[in-house]
Amino acid sequence: MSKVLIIAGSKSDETFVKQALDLFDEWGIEHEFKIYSAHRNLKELTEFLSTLSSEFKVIIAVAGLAAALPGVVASLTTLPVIGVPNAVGPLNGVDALLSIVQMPKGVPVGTMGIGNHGMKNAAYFAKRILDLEGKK
Ligand SMILES: Nc1c(C(=O)O)ncn1[C@@H]1O[C@H](COP(=O)(O)O)[C@@H](O)[C@H]1O
Repeated sequence: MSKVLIIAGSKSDETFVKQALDLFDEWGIEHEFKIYSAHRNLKELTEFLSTLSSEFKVIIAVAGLAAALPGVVASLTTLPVIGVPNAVGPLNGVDALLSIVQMPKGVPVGTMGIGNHGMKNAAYFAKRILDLEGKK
């Protein structure tokens, strides 16, 4: 069974993330939602990813403000990582977008747009990645 892992930087991102979780429920796609912050709990995040089950084929990483999380997740795994900027704080997600989108070469993050469409598109994009498996 192929699964999607969704990681958010804070519990305060949960309502935003739920939009993607609802789509996965609707499509019958297995998924797990975790909260880890690269800034606040890097050791725990690293340990969690180092023992990740091979059932997971794609990761969605969601964060607001100075969003290091998606890039750090991409550096700790070889799975495709989709990054979603959450529109929180005084810069309304532009800070998060810029933190996620401009990755150094070799550590890619597929970056979605700011806001609800970006969050939902992350789910659609993850589904397309899983669909590739069926086309092998
Ligand atoms: N950008 C990051 C990271 C990280 O990148 O590691 N960890 C938390 N955050 C973000 O900080 C915002 C405020 O978090 P709090 O509400 O917990 O203060 C959230 O949107 C979270 O994703």
